[in-house]
Amino acid sequence: MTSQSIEVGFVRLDPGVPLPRYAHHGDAGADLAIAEDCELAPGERKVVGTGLALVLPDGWAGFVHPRSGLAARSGLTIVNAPGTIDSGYRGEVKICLLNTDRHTPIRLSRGDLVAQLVVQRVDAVSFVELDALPDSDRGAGGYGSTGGVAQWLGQSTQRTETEVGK
Ligand SMILES: O=c1ccn([C@H]2C[C@H](O)[C@@H](COP(=O)(O)OP(=O)(O)OP(=O)(O)O)O2)c(=O)[nH]1
Ligand SMILES: [Mg+2]
Repeated sequence: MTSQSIEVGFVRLDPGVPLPRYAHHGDAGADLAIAEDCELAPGERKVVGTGLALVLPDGWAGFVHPRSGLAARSGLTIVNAPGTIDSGYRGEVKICLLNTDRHTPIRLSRGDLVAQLVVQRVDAVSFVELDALPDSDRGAGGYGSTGGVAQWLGQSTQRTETEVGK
């Protein structure tokens, strides 16, 4: 099965910025560059422009994801990951970067490919208020109801039965 190719128009608000590009055929994310130099102190976040504005077709949206390599190596991530680009948005695509490292600053240069844009089809739904929900296998179980393997060293934030409802 071949994947569908959808045209996404864009304008370079800053003529020098690299185009979004898929590094390999079959990649889900097209790498996105930043249009300015920036430095992030440990724990610091900054909104940085890409110098690009997009026209996503109606019924599609863009999602700005972090890049795994930068995240693992330096702790660089995106605060609101994935950032949502609405099809009607005509402004500059911006990235809300965050240095999650507690000790080391991150220095980035204009043109660095710091994020990736995943373009996906999205359905608009009608929200319908109901009197009750139908049963399901999962029910209301969530937030660890199926167990987990991480060793948690902090204090429990789960409220006891007597606290619930206070
Ligand atoms: O990482 C992001 C996230 C959002 N946007 C732009 C495009 C998007 O269409 C618009 C609004 O984003 P969102 O709906 O996430 O933010 P909001 O805080 O709800 O703002 P608004 O009230 O404008 O919807 O901001 C970006 O450029 N980068
Ligand atoms: Mg919004």
